[in-house]
Amino acid sequence: MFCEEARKFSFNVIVKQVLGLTSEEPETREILEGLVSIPLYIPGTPYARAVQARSRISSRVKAIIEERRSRNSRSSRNDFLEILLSVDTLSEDEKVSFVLDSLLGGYETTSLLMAMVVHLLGQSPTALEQLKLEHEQITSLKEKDECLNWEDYKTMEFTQNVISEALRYGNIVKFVHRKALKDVKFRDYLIPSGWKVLPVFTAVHLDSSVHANALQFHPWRWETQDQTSKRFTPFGGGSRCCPGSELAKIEVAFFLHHLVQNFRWTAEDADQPMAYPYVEFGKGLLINLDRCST
Ligand code: HEM
Repeated sequence: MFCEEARKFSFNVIVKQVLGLTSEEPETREILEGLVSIPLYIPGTPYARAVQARSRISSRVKAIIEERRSRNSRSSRNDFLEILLSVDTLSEDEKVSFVLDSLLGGYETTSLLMAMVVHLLGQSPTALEQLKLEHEQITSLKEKDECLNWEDYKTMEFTQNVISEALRYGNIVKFVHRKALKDVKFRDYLIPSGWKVLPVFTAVHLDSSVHANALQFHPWRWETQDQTSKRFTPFGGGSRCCPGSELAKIEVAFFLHHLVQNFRWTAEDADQPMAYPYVEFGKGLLINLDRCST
């Protein structure tokens, strides 16, 4: 079941990036379980366990911070927490909250994007072939077992087009919440102070007057279309724009580098992504995976 594997993968990456921890920690496991939950506080439900797990993880993060401070070390650690600790303008609670938000925000969304890309590429052999060529070209310029780096990522132009197209077409996050803090005049409309506004990205991303043939998965459109335009906002916008957008894209790009060169897959069931309202694959995207012959 691809979705399940992708979740493990993206969770392991984010826990490592943010805290330098492995997923074997019991607290991270509990959060992982609790994330698949309903937004009601009923004792004993996954959500209740998630709330408890969040509070335990909070304590755990605080303990890690204390431990790092007490070592008073100029540690050679290279994780997000280390950078956060060097910032003087945030309180301790804000730092802990930032860590938790990154863990939670960086897990389900990225794994879903991964599943979306695998699903869409499975239906687009031409895109898959072009992707494979791009990654073979990168591999041919590297030493055996040499890791990918930022320079390699920048050369992955078609890969980035595929990812953008999966974000546009797949709409991992369909809308965001905003609240008018004062009266806002927008064109002929007045949004009174206190009103909630829900910008629905899907409506723009799937509008053919904005994106030609919007209901087709067509990564090549991004060869000429601007990926930074306000007509394409998979990571939101403004001051609350997603801070993990590059991490998510790199994660998927590097994952694809290994996948397309080594494996071929077919979907076992016609499993379409549906929004309930969060996008998911009803059957978890069952795929048959075969290693490519070299
Ligand atoms: C495909 C992957 C992802 C998608 C589609 C996505 C999308 C979004 C969107 C739409 C928002 C709301 C932005 C707004 O209100 O304007 C957001 C916020 C956020 N995301 Fe992501 N995200 C992804 C991956 C990540 C990752 C990997 C991280 C972790 C580093 C992350 C951390 C956050 C955080 C902390 C916020 C809250 C920012 C704030 O309120 O200031 N996200 N994301």
